Amino acid sequence: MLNYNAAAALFVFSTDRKNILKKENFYDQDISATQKEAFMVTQHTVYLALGSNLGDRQTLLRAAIQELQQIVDIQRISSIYETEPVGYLNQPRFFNLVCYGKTTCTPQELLKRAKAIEQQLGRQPSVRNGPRPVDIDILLYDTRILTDNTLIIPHPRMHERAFVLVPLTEIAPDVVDPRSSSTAQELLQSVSLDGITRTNVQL
Ligand SMILES: Nc1ncnc2c1ncn2[C@@H]1O[C@H](COP(=O)(O)OP(=O)(O)OP(=O)(O)O)[C@@H](O)[C@H]1O
Ligand SMILES: Nc1nc2c(c(=O)[nH]1)N=C(CO)CN2
Repeated sequence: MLNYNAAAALFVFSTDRKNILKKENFYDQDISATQKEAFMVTQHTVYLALGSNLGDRQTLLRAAIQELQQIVDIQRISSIYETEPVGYLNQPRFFNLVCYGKTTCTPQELLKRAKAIEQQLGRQPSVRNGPRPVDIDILLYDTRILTDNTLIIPHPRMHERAFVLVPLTEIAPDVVDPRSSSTAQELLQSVSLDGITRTNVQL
């Protein structure tokens, strides 16, 4: 691994001639804490599932993705699927999608930000599995297995939900659920695809 000086020197070398001259006076104290952090922060790969079944679902999912971009460098987004409600049946159909990207957030920070986005987009307290403008679930965080009072990763119900596994398999068929060691496409084989329709709705 490069030390700060070496990394910073490389950075300087890769820019213009004026900066190359600067290198001669380059000492450790020239690097701010922020620059050090920029060299050291770890990127984590996260998979998120989004759902919406209240209001203008397309606009709400678009807004949620835009907000998430502030904290996750989103690399891929699945199609939008229209899905029959699962769990609590007497509610409108959902739009569901899955995305993945890189973040420097810890799992708890990510959960906090996701919950804040849900609220910002109008989510009110409701029954479990009930209707909501936007729901954001953390499916996977690197290959971590984590269980605490407020957060379980991998998401404890992802393996049984076609509305998650279908879009997940579309964008990452080989991603592995570290709890079962099965890939997304393997998990998909164990669930019914009834009630899942791929749409042409664009974000
Ligand atoms: N992986 C996870 N992603 C998001 N929330 C989680 C996760 N694990 C645990 N939770 C907790 O679940 C709580 C309830 O979340 P939420 O209200 O979105 O549930 P739900 O959408 O009704 O049901 P489900 O969790 O089955 O999708 C959250 O406040 C959060 O603390
Ligand atoms: N089709 C569908 N059903 C659900 C969904 C969802 O996103 N899509 N979310 C739930 C609670 O998170 C409960 N039921």
